[in-house]
Amino acid sequence: AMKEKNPWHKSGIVIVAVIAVVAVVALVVVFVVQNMPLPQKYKYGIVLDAGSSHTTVFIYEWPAEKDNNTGRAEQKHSCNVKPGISSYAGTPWKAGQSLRECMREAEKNIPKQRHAQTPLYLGATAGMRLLASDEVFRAVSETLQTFPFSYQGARILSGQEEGAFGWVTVNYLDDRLKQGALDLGGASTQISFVSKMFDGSESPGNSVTFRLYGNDYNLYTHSFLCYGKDQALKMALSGPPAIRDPCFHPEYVETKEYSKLYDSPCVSDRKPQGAPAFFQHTGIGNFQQCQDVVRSLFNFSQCKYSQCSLNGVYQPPLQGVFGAFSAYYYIMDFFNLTDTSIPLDTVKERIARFCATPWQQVKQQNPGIKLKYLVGYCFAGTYLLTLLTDGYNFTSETYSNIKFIHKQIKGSDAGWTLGYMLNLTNMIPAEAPNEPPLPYAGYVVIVTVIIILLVVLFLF
Ligand SMILES: Nc1nc2c(ncn2[C@@H]2O[C@H](COP(=O)(O)OP(=O)(O)OP(=O)(O)O)[C@@H](O)[C@H]2O)c(=O)[nH]1
Ligand SMILES: [Ca+2]
Repeated sequence: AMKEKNPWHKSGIVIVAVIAVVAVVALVVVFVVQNMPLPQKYKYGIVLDAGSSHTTVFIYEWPAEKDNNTGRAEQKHSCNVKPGISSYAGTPWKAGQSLRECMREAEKNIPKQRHAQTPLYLGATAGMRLLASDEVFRAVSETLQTFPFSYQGARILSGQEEGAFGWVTVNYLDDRLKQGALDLGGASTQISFVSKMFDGSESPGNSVTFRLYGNDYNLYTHSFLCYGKDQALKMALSGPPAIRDPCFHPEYVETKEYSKLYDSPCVSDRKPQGAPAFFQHTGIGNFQQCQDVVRSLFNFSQCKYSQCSLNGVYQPPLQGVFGAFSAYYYIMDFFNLTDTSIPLDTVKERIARFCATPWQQVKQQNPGIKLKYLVGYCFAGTYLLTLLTDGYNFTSETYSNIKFIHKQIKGSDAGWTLGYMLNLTNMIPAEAPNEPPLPYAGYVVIVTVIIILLVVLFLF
């Protein structure tokens, strides 16, 4: 018997195919939608960095859904107030007022429903260490309490904390490299790094221990009070009467007030008897001589440890790469020298040539630069180099281990504030994060391809 052609046979296959395709599409859609990352909800934290020359309000945010230690905190916003609260010694109430505008910005940047749970910290550094004014702190606290955040108090950080939290920040977003941290502030400067040669026993005061990404770290850290850029300049000026100053450009002449020069504890005991009210500050622009002046601020005569940096302070041998931020960055950025593959000798030559350039010419060549910064780059550049080489013992060979950085990956500023907040909110990641083996898109593609293959197989 002849086999009759079944008209349903062909269309049957078509129907099955259509149903199969619809089923696959539906499956993929359901599956993609179900697995879609949920719309992120964020938590927030605010840290005020009350530095010697500024107060900066930092807002951090991190995903609320994830476990405490896996969602990465990032800087969402920052707002800068100049001058710093330590400049309001005579008028403490103004210190509080000065923060209002940036705090209002913080209110706008954080969703209202999160305000009450958002911790607010103020940490002050070298400027307040030198000033130590209870009135300024009281005024600032009062102002901060009028905002709708969860105020956690204002305090002065120790030098160790300032150095250690700077190190945490630098290493937080980059969990592979363990880099040291170099911070050059206005009133103090910090160096922090991990060294095989350091277990804390030789100088316990320089030791801080951390657990980060599954490893324990014994961190060496030291803060040099008065060795920030601005206080170091005061010390340099208050040496032997600086009538002809090698750290300022030729043709630079300025009448300055003696009392302003001696207004800080870093130099107050150097004030000469019967000093005149004013003095003429005249530049001669000589890098070598300026470097000698800077060296005279460092005491190398005594060291009761196996080795020291300056002023008899213990320092283990340098190890690894270093992130150098704050004024380190501002200065080298101005000189176009943030690239440390440029040999140290070339760096010196460039700064020396800049110092020797007459002031009028410097001004003409740098029209966009604020004069208050421009006038200081000869000293600042010389100070930076001398601190790194004579102070911390960087050499022509190890100089390229320094990376001059401003922002961290993802745009967070390098500095102690992020590390400080992570520590106080228990968010310093003790263990390495557990990442899924595949990125989300790859996972969707692979699963889809497998389903299609299975369907095709099934059809045939
Ligand atoms: N050239 C330049 N200098 C800057 C800039 N911003 C700040 N500075 C100066 O760089 C120095 C260091 O600044 P910061 O790191 O903010 O210091 P700080 O936090 O106020 O001081 P500390 O309390 O000692 O940490 C100070 O002398 C500032 O006046 C800038 O944009 N350009
Ligand atoms: Ca600082």
